[in-house]
Amino acid sequence: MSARLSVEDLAFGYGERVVGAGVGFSVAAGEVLCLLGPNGGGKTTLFKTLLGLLPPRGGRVRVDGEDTAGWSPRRRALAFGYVPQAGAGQFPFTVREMVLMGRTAHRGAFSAPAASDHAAAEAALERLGIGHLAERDWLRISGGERQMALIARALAQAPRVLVLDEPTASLDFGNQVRVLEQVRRLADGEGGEGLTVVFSTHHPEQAFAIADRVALLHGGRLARFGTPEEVITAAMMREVYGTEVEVVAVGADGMRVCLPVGLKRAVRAQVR
Ligand SMILES: Nc1ncnc2c1ncn2[C@@H]1O[C@H](COP(=O)(O)OP(=O)(O)OP(=O)(O)O)[C@@H](O)[C@H]1O
Repeated sequence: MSARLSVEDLAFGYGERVVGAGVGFSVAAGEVLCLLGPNGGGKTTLFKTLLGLLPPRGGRVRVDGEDTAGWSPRRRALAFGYVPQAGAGQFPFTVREMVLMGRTAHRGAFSAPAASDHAAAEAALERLGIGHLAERDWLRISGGERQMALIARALAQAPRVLVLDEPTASLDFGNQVRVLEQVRRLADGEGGEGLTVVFSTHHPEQAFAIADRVALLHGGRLARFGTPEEVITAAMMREVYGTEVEVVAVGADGMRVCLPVGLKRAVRAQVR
């Protein structure tokens, strides 16, 4: 069951420190929103505020029109799946146990997992193609394998809105493509109802590849919101990142990519 996520005039930050304000957007069920913006721009802080891990400093977060302000942690866990930025964490569990933890909100922390919880965990492991890692120790797998397992955990949770913070950051090229395909499929639904997906990345190509909408967070403001083609332009990349790029359409389906202008020449000149 997916949901519309709406953010209204949201202000967010830590203690006295305001990171962003006046942020508003809406994502429909079955859509993918890509959050772009420079390092330290506030993407993770915005995500934590959406999820209720940080209290909003102003404004509202709504799921299907309902203000989430008074929601219990369990209610939030049933609505939102979260894949945080990859970190090892100190969990002495197997990958299967970690994925099964995604089911906690469905059964309560102190009751044993039911057959349906085990089935959801197995299905998520298979869907991400990591069934072979199920018995491996969480502390002894690679960063990329851990990232895939965190996505499986969020899937096992069966959320309505899935929030992924730089989900491809530590992945090799093949796994990046597989994760992006998977994220798009989750939004499309494939037989079932599609999820509402929000993800952040530093790679504009990923927005062109799978996003319906792009939100650009810059200087604590929502600087742009629109389709990838509307938001990701040479002028925007110059203004926000201070880089000259050419936005070109490539391949049979004309997907756009950002090519840095004169990068090879500049690097050669530096090396000399
Ligand atoms: N726990 C914290 N307490 C206080 N300030 C913080 C905390 N975590 C991050 N910040 C600050 O908040 C601002 C936004 O950080 P945030 O992690 O949200 O940015 P980001 O866009 O996710 O960055 P990146 O792309 O580098 O991951 C930064 O200036 C950062 O230094």
